[in-house]
Amino acid sequence: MSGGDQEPGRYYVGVDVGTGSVRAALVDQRGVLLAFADQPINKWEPQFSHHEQSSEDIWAACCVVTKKVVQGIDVNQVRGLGFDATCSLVVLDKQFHPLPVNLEGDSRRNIIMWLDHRAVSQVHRINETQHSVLQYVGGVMSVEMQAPKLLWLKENLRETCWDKAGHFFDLPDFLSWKATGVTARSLCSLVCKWTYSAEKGWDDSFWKTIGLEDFVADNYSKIGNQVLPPGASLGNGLTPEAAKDLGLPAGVAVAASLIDAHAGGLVIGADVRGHGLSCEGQPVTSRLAVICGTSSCHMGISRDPIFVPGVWGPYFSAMVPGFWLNEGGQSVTGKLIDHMVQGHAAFPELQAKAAARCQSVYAYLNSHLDLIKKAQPVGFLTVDLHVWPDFHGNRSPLADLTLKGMVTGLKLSQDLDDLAILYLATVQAIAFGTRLIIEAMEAAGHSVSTLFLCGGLSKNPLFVQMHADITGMPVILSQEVESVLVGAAILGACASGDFASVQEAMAKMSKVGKVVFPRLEDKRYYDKKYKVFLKLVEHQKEYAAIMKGD
Ligand SMILES: Nc1ncnc2c1ncn2[C@@H]1O[C@H](COP(=O)(O)OP(=O)(O)O)[C@@H](O)[C@H]1O
Ligand SMILES: O=C(CO)[C@H](O)[C@H](O)COP(=O)(O)O
Repeated sequence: MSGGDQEPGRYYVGVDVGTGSVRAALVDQRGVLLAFADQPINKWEPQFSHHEQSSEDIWAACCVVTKKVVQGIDVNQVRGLGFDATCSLVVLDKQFHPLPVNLEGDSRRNIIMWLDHRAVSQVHRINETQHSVLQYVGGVMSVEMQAPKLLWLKENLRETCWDKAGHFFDLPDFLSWKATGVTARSLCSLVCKWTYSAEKGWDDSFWKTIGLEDFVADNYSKIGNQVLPPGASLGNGLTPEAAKDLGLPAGVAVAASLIDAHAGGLVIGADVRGHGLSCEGQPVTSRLAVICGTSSCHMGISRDPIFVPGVWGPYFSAMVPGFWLNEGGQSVTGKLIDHMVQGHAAFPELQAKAAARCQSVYAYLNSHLDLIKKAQPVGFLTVDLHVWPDFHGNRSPLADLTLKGMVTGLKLSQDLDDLAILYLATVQAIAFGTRLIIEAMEAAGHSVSTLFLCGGLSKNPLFVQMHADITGMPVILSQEVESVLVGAAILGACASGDFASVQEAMAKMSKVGKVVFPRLEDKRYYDKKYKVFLKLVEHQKEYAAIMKGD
């Protein structure tokens, strides 16, 4: 059947593993979310910059949420299952048991998380090689990718981990293996995080040069020598064991997965007709998806490869088949906002007041800003308070993990007004970071006219409005708030055979919801603040140079 013909009672389950929680949704053929469940997951930070998780813990959470969303339906109507997840590194031994990625030898913690920055020395050495594969990650490999983390394991946990390891998975691929027993990797994870080329495969010389020749010797069996496009059906579908864990029938089609940002990125395929948007008459390449959770990822596609310094990619077919992808990013955005708000002296007062009104702290802060803004637009409250948001280094477009956060304009006050304005300045700084990434992408050949926002931060109206005002572009929100999950369900829908391609499923299942237009009358103000924003990083580099000198 083609997805054009809507058949009642055909469901797909999408599972999205974010940094802080696992979510699942039951989705129908029109992309309507019928049930949703979430569950927090454990994170460990045994040392500064070391971030670890447990694959068993994550799988258990996937099972809990999946069982919840299919409760009360005839599970035989579930036609496909799709996973997306953060691009964290999962390590298993030859019998597929977890291996410790830590000095304590705790094998429960067998995942080095994407935001882990332990492999700084390793990534410097990899970048010093100037190997040609680096052209396809914006010219500079990130410490958040898998090659430096693998090298760290070899150099630091030789006996307890490296020598015993049988399988290194990207988390999305671990989940599809756990569901099907098929170890094939998704093209998405291997291309974006592991230097695999959709056209040329693995590059032996890269692994030999960086000291991981072991992978070449065994024909890449530990990191993947069978590669499938996202959405392809894996093996015979759900194994009986996984089916029992998830509360679904054995044999349900399971898709080759996507990284979480890439599942969110499928929102750009929505049919935009009838919303008065400039992108209606333009190619899909004029749309930029920004997936905003713990981090933000900026996904832009093109027909031909575009090399953007400091922006990951170009990656062929890693998100939308047949298109090249560039991926800009900010390593901490939601995490930064939480950090600034929760670390402020007035946070306990904020919590108490928000709880009294049964509101989230962010809803309370947004209404508080509206109260104190007087006659001016809310954004003007930060005329003398500026933030540089790289508290965890800069992912794009400066690709400099040594950069730090900055705040200028602090006073002695520690009250709720002060907290609210600092929160606003932080949200604005994140939006200025997006503007900087878009400018870099446009300078290299992209032409962006419309933003599609999704992820947890897109539920914050202030965050959305600031992205519109500061970039000067309309921001589209999906009809389904949990649109990353619709992306995961699209994978399941493709694997089931109900849609012929990811493109067809995107067009049918991604839907435009609210459109937020920029307040163009505020442009002059934001242009001035952007000038200050750029000065901040220039000054930070000058300070570093002064301190390095004699
Ligand atoms: N309703 C909301 N209002 C404001 N911020 C929100 C809301 N929901 C989530 N967030 C923010 O979004 C971030 C988490 O987004 P999420 O997509 O769940 O992250 P992840 O996928 O990394 O687990 C957090 O920093 C949180 O503060
Ligand atoms: O690197 C990434 C995608 O390429 C993501 O930032 C990482 O996977 C974490 O995502 P999230 O902020 O949604 O938890």
